Amino acid sequence: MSNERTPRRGVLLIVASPSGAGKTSLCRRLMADHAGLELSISMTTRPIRPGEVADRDYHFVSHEEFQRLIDEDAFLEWADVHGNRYGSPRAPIDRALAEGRDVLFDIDWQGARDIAEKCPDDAVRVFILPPSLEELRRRLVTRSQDDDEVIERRIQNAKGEIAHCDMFDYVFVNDDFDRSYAELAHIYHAERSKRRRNLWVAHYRDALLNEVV
Ligand SMILES: Nc1nc2c(ncn2[C@@H]2O[C@H](COP(=O)(O)OP(=O)(O)O)[C@@H](O)[C@H]2O)c(=O)[nH]1
Ligand SMILES: Nc1ncnc2c1ncn2[C@@H]1O[C@H](COP(=O)(O)OP(=O)(O)O)[C@@H](O)[C@H]1O
Repeated sequence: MSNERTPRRGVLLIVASPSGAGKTSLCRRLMADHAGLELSISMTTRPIRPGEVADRDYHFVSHEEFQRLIDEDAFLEWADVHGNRYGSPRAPIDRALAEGRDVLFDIDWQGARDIAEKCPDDAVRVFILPPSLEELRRRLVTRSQDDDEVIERRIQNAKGEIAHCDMFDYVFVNDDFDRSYAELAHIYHAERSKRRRNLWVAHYRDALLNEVV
């Protein structure tokens, strides 16, 4: 018997949350623990922030360039978020799916909705809630990335994001980090195991049925 576990269809794992709930920390750990998982690097028109690295955190482009890419249909989805445009480039995602690899997305609820509509068999939507808005504020203050005004804006924006959590497949509260990470990893592993993603099963089954014993 061959131990071959390909071909398979990759997972498009979409993780969304209000800013400060912990999605970047959880996604970084998931990436670190799963070499085969690829991060979708978004394009954005917003300016680069101190500490960010171009083409690692985002591809930073002008409004004209972003519009040109929309016209060329180069995005699987794109959205206006807080006055800037963000989009998921289509080509790396198509390539990953064709090769049976999984892709992780850190995008907002609009992107989650659009990818689930376009790729219903591949998309898995996970939403991370903060324990409370007070704790969200504490985390944003501790992260020390934003001034007070930006933090207050993020907290107000959080409500708009949280209001959409019903459309997600999985929702959990990021209270204890290790427990939340285990939950995210379990979701990812279970989704990977779904039979419809594992196209090799049919061949494997036939090989077992034809095995002479
Ligand atoms: N729809 C969509 N949303 C995105 C994309 N990339 C990032 N976002 C979301 O845009 C929002 C703002 O991101 P960012 O400017 O990095 O700020 P922060 O994550 O709030 O610190 C977040 O909710 C991201 O998840 C994308 O390609 N598509
Ligand atoms: N479960 C948790 N408990 C306490 N602090 C957390 C937890 N998860 C994340 N954090 C911290 O909260 C801050 C915001 O997390 P981050 O991953 O940047 O959030 P997001 O990507 O959703 O904006 C960071 O300083 C991070 O270390």
